[in-house]
Amino acid sequence: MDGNVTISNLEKFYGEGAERTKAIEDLSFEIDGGEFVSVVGPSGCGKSTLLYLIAGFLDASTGTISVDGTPIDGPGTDRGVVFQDYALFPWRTVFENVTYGLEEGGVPKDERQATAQRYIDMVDLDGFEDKYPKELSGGMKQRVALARTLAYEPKILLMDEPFGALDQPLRESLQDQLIDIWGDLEKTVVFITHDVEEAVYLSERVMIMTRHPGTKKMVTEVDLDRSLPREEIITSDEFTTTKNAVWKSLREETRTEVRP
Ligand SMILES: Nc1ncnc2c1ncn2[C@@H]1O[C@H](COP(=O)(O)OP(=O)(O)OP(=O)(O)O)[C@@H](O)[C@H]1O
Repeated sequence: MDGNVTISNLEKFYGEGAERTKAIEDLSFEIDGGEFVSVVGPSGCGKSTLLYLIAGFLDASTGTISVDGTPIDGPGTDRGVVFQDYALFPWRTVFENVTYGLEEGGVPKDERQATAQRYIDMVDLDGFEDKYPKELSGGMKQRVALARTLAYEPKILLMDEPFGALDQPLRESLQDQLIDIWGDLEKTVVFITHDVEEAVYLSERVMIMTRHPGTKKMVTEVDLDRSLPREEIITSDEFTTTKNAVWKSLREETRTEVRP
């Protein structure tokens, strides 16, 4: 399947001279096409930096990132980013936000309207097409942002703590919606989160990063049947065991004092 991401010996420095900081240290990692991978790590370990490097918003200092064998060279429509703060255009309606990327890509009007409607329906926002972002709740705004990104049909979805600003019930409903969409569209997803439970609930693999400068510490496989209801998943032994293993590994990176 398309959408393979290969990260090889990646390093990223910010700044120059005395201000120079190493944000990512010698990170290598392979993500298969269609796979859902979450990335967790202590604050400041370089999660967003990693995501923006894959997006092509930032250049690697050393190493490469390839998509389906081709090294990336800046942003491309094969990769779509969803941000925590939605980044919607306030002066455009829901419909106009979702058609934005298609207009930019020169897609003919009839086709972009049909495509936008398909993704608006997929995120359950039919009936809200003419609303402006300020008229929507946080969860609805994030669904618009997701539809806008899906509309130009990237192979890879890069999500930077997309549900971080939402309350728990809303977060859970968006998680379930994302799992359904991922199942239907078979996209590669790289999902940044602070929330261990969210990472384990959503992903096939979780990458835990070390503290600053960040690199791959541990990768955990998550073997859950996502067709089961949430209650059954989160009370299963596999979920609890995996969550505890990820939490423990993360905790080793975040605690400053080691108790006997
Ligand atoms: N534009 C920049 N200029 C200089 N340093 C930066 C810049 N952006 C990030 N950094 C530094 O790089 C490191 C990694 O930052 P990054 O935002 O990627 O971490 P993060 O894991 O996403 O953090 P958080 O979980 O708190 O959002 C941090 O030490 C940060 O201070």
